[in-house]
Formats: sequence, structure tokens, C-alpha cells
Amino acid sequence: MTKVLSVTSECVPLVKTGGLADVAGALPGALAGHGVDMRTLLPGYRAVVAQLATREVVAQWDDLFGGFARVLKGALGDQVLYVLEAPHLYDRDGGPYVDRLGRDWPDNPERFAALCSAAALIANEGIEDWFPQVLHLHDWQAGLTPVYLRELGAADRVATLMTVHNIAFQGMAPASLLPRLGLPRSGFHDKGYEFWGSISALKAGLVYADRLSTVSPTYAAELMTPEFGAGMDGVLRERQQDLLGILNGIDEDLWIPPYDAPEGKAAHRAALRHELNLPDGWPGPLCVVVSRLTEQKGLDILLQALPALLDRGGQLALLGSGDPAMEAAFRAYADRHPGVAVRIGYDEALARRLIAGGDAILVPSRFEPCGLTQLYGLRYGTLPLVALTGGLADTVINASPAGLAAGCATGVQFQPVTAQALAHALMRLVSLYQQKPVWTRMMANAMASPVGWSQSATAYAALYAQMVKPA
Ligand SMILES: Nc1ncnc2c1ncn2[C@@H]1O[C@H](COP(=O)(O)OP(=O)(O)O[C@H]2O[C@H](CO)[C@@H](O)[C@H](O)[C@H]2O)[C@@H](O)[C@H]1O
Repeated sequence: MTKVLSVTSECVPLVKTGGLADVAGALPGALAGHGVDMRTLLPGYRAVVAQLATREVVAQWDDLFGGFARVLKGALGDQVLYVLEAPHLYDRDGGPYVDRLGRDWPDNPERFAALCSAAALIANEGIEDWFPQVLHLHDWQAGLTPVYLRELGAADRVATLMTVHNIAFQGMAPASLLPRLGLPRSGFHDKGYEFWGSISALKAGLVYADRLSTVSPTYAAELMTPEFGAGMDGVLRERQQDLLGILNGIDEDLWIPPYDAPEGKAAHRAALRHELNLPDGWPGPLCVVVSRLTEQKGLDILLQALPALLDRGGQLALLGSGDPAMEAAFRAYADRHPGVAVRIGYDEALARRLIAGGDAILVPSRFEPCGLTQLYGLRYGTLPLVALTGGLADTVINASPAGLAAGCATGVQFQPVTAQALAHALMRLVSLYQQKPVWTRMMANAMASPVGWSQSATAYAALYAQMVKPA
């Protein structure tokens, strides 16, 4: 058994702002059958501590970045969860990263440095007599861990894997925080954790972790280019040998379509139209979107391309939240178009009804490390229409002439990410929808696609095993 501590700032079912939570929540269970004993370390945000069934304390420190901290033991399915309780850092209303007005918590550098420090301490001291051999670090929030591990003199015993879920977030902090964060000045240079004069927690992870990964093979290659690397491409090119792309899966116990054949969808489509007041009897596909509304997701171009869908009898149902200007733009669009329904907010149950009832799911992202909603779409026979980028390129088989002739297409891909190319793709989608046998075949292909964790769990297990350092 390889002992792995997964260090994450969010985790389903306890706290989620995006796809990282799904992945962190699913990994331990997915790996259990692959010779990996994975435990998870998560910050004790107020809402997380409130969900713990018991308060068993398994470690404590008198001073972790300005206050006492304890590790509470919980459960994540059948696996062990460690919750880092540190009231001065986490016991407050609001989200994991922002306050109720959407502003970053000013002490975010300390809040996540504390998570990293606790991970390193656990690696060094063990916890409940359990000594992790590998620390699996997710995104910038866990990025400082390898530095603290070195400071403790434990880096030659415990291996670290840094996984990039989203390079857009880099964990920047002013250089003046070096002493406060306990970071040696000797690492503050361009081959260390200095990035344009500031500290970058992400860069610390990219430089000092033993191995690096991201969540799809295509994105691993893209990350090393200036276009996608967000300034980190140079660091990543230097570490090309250590960088691997392992696709995300979805938790097939949590995402179960309420039908097991394409014909089953009709009733759910009708119910969804009814729920959202979308008129019945339109000839085109009902397209859905479930997304954070940010620049990354490319939904601004969807607004421009929508006439190509609506004019051909298609409809759109969108669930999302994020950028206030984009929220307002979608609301206004829905007010003017009877074929468009928009729900602003975060709603897991509605997300499932949309994916079950929709004919197609749209993911026009400018970049997408892996993407999960297209995987849900595949599982539910809700054909993904996606930008040809990152994990979207790796998981969908385009309905190109070759894909159709081979009978293996599962969706539609387009590039470049422009309104024009998207409009063209929407027209292709409508035309496929009108060819019922072709569409039904694609639905069946999609529903049979391997979107679970099995392959990727094998890949992670092999990687961890390779990384273990001799005792
Ligand atoms: N309004 C809403 N209501 C309900 N549910 C909503 C919602 N908005 C989003 N979601 C859910 O949040 C998750 C989003 O995950 P994604 O992987 O698609 O993107 P995200 O950019 O968050 O993740 C980043 O990390 C993941 C994990 O590695 C990568 O797949 C991805 O490419 C990368 O950008 C999905 O489970 C989706 O259903």
C-alpha cells in the first residue's frame, strides 16, 4: 500500500467552488482498489467543521500562523479525512477564498501557508502513527508544502506531487510576507518562488515538488507554451521530464443518469422544459450549460453565437454564477428570447436535471485543463459541444466525417474559440440532431465512453509507487 496524503482546499461533499472539489473528493475512493491508502487534509472552514460527526483530535500545534491549530479526524466515504481546525484562519462566514462580498480574504497567503505547513508537519511527525510516503498537492493552495518539507529536513524521505488544476490562480503574495510565511529568502529568486517581484505559492510547488502533473495530456503540452502557461510556461518547460497529464474521471456513484438508454431522455427533457418555462415542440436541440461564469469558460462568445442555435429551433438553458457583468448579460438575453432560460446561482440538483434533460452540453472554454461537465454530458448521453483545447480535446470524439464514418463520434469540437467558429459548430450540432439515427448512435457512443476513474486511478497509483523514496 502506498500511503498518500492529498492536500486540498476543497473537497466534495464538504466544500466545493469548482472541479477541484469533485476530483479531491473522488480520488481516495477511486484509488482504494489500486493499492493506495489515500487520506485527505482539508482546511477546517466553519461549514466543514460543522459537518463533522465527531471532534476527535489527532494532532495539535500551539502556534500555526498566529493561533492554535488542531487536526480533527473525519471520514470521506470509507477513507480518512483530516480537517485542519485553526479558528483564527478559517472560522468565519463566507467562501473558502472570498468573503461574502466576493473579495479575497486579505490573509489568504497565511491561510493556505498554514495548510501547507500542517501537511509538512504531518509528513514529518506522522499522524496516528501513519506516515505518508507521498504528498499529493492540489493547486497553489498546497504549493508551499515542498518548501516547508525541506525546511523540516523531510524532503529526502517524503515525495511530493504538485497537480495543476488551474494555472490561472497562482497564489501571489507580496515579498514583504517572506518572514511571516516562514519562507527562506534564499529561495526568493527567479529559479525559486519569486515571480515578478512577488511570492508565488504555485511557482514554489512547480519548482520544488518532485513530480508535476495536470489533469489531461493535451493540457500538459499546452501548459508549456506561452499562450497557455500564464507566465509559468518557462518553469514547466524546464521540468518537462517530470510533468505528466492524467485525465480526470467522474465519480460514477454520484453521477448516475436516471435512464440507461438514449430513449430514456425524452421524459427528462420534457420535465426540464416545463420547469424552466421553455416552450415545447421546438425542432432543434435543447442545449445546456453548467459553469462558473468567468473569462476561462468562453461564454461571452456563446452570447454572440446564440442566434445560430435559436434561429434553427434550438434552445438554451444555462446555470451559472460568477462575473456580475456576464450574469447580467445572460439574464438580459433570456428576458428577450423565449428559447433561452437562465438561472444564476449554484445548484447541484438543478445541474443534474439540466444534464439529464438537455440534448447537448456546451463547453466553449478558452482553456480547459480537463473539464468535468463534458464528462457528465457523455455519461448522460447529453452530447458535448466543446472547444478543441485541453481535456476537452482528449475526452470527446468529434463528429468529423471520419468520426462519423467510423461510427465512434461522441460530440462536436470547434476551434478557434471565436463566435464565428462556435456559431458554425452550433449549426453542425443542429444538423446532426436532425439526423435521428446519427444522433442516437452518438448518444449511445457517449453513454458507453469510459469516463470513470479506473484508467486514471491506475496511472496515479503507478506514479505514486514510482515516487516513494527509500526509507
Ligand atoms: N452554477 C453551478 N451550479 C452547480 N454546479 C456547478 C455550477 N457551476 C459549476 N458547477 C460544477 O462545478 C464543477 C466544475 O468543474 P470543471 O472541471 O468543469 O471546471 P473548473 O474550472 O471549476 O475546474 C478546474 O479544475 C478541474 C478539476 O481538475 C478541471 O477539470 C477544470 O478543467 C479546471 O478548470 C462541475 O462539477 C460543475 O457541475
